[in-house]
Order: sequence, then C-alpha cells, then structure tokens
Amino acid sequence: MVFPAVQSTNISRSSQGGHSISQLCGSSQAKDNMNLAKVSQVQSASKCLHQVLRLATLQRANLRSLTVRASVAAPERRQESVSKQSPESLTITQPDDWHLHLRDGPAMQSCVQHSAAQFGRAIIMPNLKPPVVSTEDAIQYRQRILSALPKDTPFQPLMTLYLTDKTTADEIRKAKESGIVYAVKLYPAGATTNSAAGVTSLDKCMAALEAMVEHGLPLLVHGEVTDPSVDIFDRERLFLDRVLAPLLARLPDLRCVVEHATTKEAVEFVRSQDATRVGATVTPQHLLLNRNALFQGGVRPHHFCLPILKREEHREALLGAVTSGSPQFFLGTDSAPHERGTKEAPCGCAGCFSAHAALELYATAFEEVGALDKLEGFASFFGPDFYRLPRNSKKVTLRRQTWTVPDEYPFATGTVVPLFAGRELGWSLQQST
Ligand SMILES: NC(=O)N[C@@H](CC(=O)O)C(=O)O
Repeated sequence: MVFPAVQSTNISRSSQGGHSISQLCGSSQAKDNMNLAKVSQVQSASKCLHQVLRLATLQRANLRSLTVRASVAAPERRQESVSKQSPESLTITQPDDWHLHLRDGPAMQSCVQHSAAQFGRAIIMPNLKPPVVSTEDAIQYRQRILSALPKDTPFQPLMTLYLTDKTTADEIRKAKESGIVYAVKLYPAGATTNSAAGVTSLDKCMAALEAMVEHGLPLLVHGEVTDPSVDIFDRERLFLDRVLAPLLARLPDLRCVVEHATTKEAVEFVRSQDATRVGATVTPQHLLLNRNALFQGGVRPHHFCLPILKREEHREALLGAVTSGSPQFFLGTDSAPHERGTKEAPCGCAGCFSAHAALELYATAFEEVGALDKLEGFASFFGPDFYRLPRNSKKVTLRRQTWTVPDEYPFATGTVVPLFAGRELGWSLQQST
C-alpha cells in the first residue's frame, strides 16, 4: 500500500465573525421541510420532546437519528426543549483527551496549561519537527512537557511514537518497555501537518506493526489517502476501504483507533469492527460544524483542519455515534494550534485550536441533541477503557454560565485564534481549587 504526497491547499486571510451553530450548519430547504414533517409527526404522536425522549429510552436505536435530525432542522424548537430539560450544572468524572497536539518549545509552553486545566491525561501526538520517532525522543519530549507545567500539576502526558518506513520491531519493544509510550501514530506521508516523514508504504512497516501486536500497542490512524487526484472530501472514506480494512484483515490482532473520524462511513466502519479492537476519536469541530463553516461569508482559515469538515449528514452521523453510548467512540480534541499568521496566509496550515474550551464545546454539541447524559461515557470512560487504563477518580463540574471566547490567546511569540473565537459558549468549566 503506497501513499503518494498530497498537494498543498491555499488559504486566504479572512476575519472571524459571530454566527450561531445553526447558521454555520444550515441545511437545504427541501431537507428542512422533510425534517420538519418528521418533527411534526413526532410531536403529534407524543405531544412534546420530553415524551419523545422517554420513548427514545425504550427505542433509542431507531429514534436517536430522528432526534438528531429534528434538532438540526428546527433550531428554535430545539432551544426551547433543551432549556426545559437541561441541568444548571453537570458533574462528571474528569475526562482525558485521547488526541492532542502540544507542539514544542515556547509554543508548547503557551498552550499546555489549557489542556492541563481540562484533562487528567492526554495522548500526545508525535508530529513535531523533527518527529518523535524513538523511545528516547518520547522520554525527552515528555520531560519537556512536564517541565512546562507548574510542579505537582496532575496532568499526565501519554506519549506516542511516529511510525516511519524505518521503525524497527526493536524500537516498538523499547517503547512498550519504557512504560511511557501508549501507542504508535500512522501518518500517511504528506497527509497533514508535519507528515512528510510519515509512512510511504505499509509494506515497509510490517515488522513494526507485528511488534505492536506482540506488545499490545495500538495503532492510531490518520485515515486519509494522499492521492492528489482523490477529492479531499472522499479521502477518509477511501482510506478505510483501501488501506485500513486490508490492514486489519492482514493483522487480525492489531488494535487501532480511527483518529478524528469525520464521516458516516467512518462511523459505520468502526461499528462493524470488534469494539475491543477498533475505536475512534471525534473532535469538537466535527460535531459542531459542517463544511459550510469553511466558507461562511468568506474563507475561514481557522475552521480548516484535516480531515476537512464534511457535509451536514456526516456531522449528524458523528453526533449519533458519540451520543449512542457506544464505547467505541471517545473524546479526542485534535487540538492543533498554529500561530495566527501561519493560518491566515496564502497557504494556511491545517489544524483547529480547541484546548481552551474543549469540554464546553463538547457539552454544547451533546446538548444540541439533548444527550448531556451521554457526555461522561464519551469524555471520561470509553477512552481509558479502550487503552486498558483506570478511569480517573476526580470529578469536574460544568456550569451553565455564558462566556465569550477570546479572539486570541498568546502562542509562542505571537497568538493563536481559538475555535469559536469571539462567540458565546453557554457552559463554563469550573476550575478546581
Ligand atoms: N488536524 C490537523 O488539521 N492538523 C494537525 C495534524 C493532524 O492531526 O492532522 C496538526 O498537527 O496541525
């Protein structure tokens, strides 16, 4: 299996503006009408959404997708029903972030505290320049992360190795024995930010992959083909068929995470696999935004990430998956900060920074479909269960409190523009004292 390089994407300067989620996710009139018809059928049958939700507990599988569609098609009604049934605060077991880019040096020093304030642990992505290819690199990087935090901060970085054509079985053994490396990341060469040193052919990695099976280290997959002739919106779907399915068939005991799943095909693919073997992380941006958000009134470079935002039907499938209670879907922000000027540029970098408000953003998405009760499993239980680690014991509380996301945060010698910059969020994470 070979991964040819992807062409670069041009991104122009644009300003951030305030738009509601429903504006950014607008669906077609025909679809709205169809969905409104469904809503009215539901309402006449059960009189109010409260009754629908009670019914949904009995017939959850069938009614879940209907509830999601209703919420997208009728935002006003959604607001009304959500506020009736939503709590003022939500206390859950402390979550972890199973997909995080922390960068290095001054950039890392300016962003790591955002994640440490939200999460107990995080899987740290290895796509530095140069990448984290050896156990020794991972040990040193982990030390730099811990040194950037105030002493006794309980945040635990869980390190990963960057798979290359040259990764040896012996390096995998060392990684496992180190006790600080929890997974190995596959970047097809050229697929995304700092992936130039990634894998050009899985055939070259078989010894390392077999060693991962032997030592029980999962493979974390950036699942996009890199063939520049493939439409950017199809790259994840084709990767699953052409690369991941054959790999899983070739190595039946390899465990793997489809990172930042973005499509209904990815949801179906993950669901079709053994739940203890294949999981998926889902980002806040893919739950809250569809591809219209890339072009809302002009090009929006701060909504550009890879895999790219998809159509509304895919966002709905992701919302359905994360609120289904399935242990295969767990929290991974893919928070990927880039200095403002490198995104607002003729060829802007891919990556959304979400660590500043990760839980608040996820709570917003779950509340949109009346599924706040499903947040704790997704955010705090299913990730550690998949990685066979203990769940956290500490609790955190989200309060219903409106705040405005700052336009930017300090980042290295410049600034980073956070997801939802300048917009209001209705939930606020209480800092523990
Ligand atoms: N998600 C992104 O768009 N960018 C990530 C890399 C990645 O995970 O693809 C980054 O490191 O900037």
